[in-house]
Amino acid sequence: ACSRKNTRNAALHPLWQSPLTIPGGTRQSPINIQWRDSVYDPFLKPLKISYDPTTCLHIWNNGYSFLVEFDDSADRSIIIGGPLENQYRLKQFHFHWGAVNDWGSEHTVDCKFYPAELHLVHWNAVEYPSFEEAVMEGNGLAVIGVFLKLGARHEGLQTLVDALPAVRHKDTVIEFDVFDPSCLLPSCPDYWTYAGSLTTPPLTESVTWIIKKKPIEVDEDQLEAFRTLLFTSHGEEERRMVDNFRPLQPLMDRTVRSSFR
Ligand SMILES: N/C(=N\S(N)(=O)=O)N1CCCC1
Ligand SMILES: [Zn+2]
Repeated sequence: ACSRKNTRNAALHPLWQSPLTIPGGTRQSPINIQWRDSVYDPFLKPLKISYDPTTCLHIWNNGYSFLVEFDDSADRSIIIGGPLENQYRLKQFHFHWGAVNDWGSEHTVDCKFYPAELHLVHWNAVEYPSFEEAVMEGNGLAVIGVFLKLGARHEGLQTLVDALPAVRHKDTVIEFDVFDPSCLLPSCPDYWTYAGSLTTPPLTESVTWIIKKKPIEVDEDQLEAFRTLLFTSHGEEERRMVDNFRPLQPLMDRTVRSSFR
């Protein structure tokens, strides 16, 4: 397990203050990915991603992150291959980040935290009639995780950052009509994959996680922009939206596979 010295001591947001353990949970997320314990699987296929930028609908602040939602009424923005048996439809993407650059990601690699982590949430529309039903099934969801590290300004992210002041408060939303989330993916195809869960309620064990090995770079101003968002609604006492991540969960009887040697 990751030693206490580099675990973050952030005061937990109400969402995470409760024990937040699933009784009998055996595949909870996030986890620490111990690089040397991951097992190369030569049968893992390359992940194929094809997003249609015009399926982008809006950005909204749901009181725990900001999310960009997509029209998932047809197979227009999908992923296929990798560890997946079916194709999965993009529903939304969102981020998790810290109050400071020393932490913020949900997953860690060899106990290293990144300042933020992007999650692209997809659902198995081949086998299930709706996202809500897929959330309850072991192979219902596929989430691509991308680490964000401090570095050069990310031009693609900047269009999102420019929209954040309009969704500063919980339950505010703005139209966001063309955005291609593949600009937020690293060019390196390498990933780890494991069977896990949602990291916020309902915490259901329905996620095939695909964690990209390489981070993308964003600059300090862009991370600071995330930290200007609020957990709170208009009129409430302001609480800055930071440290919106779940603590690491036990690996239990799971193996993390890698798509690379
Ligand atoms: N927790 C979640 N995604 S995550 N953080 O596990 O990727 N979600 C809650 C409902 C829709 C997505
Ligand atoms: Zn997430």
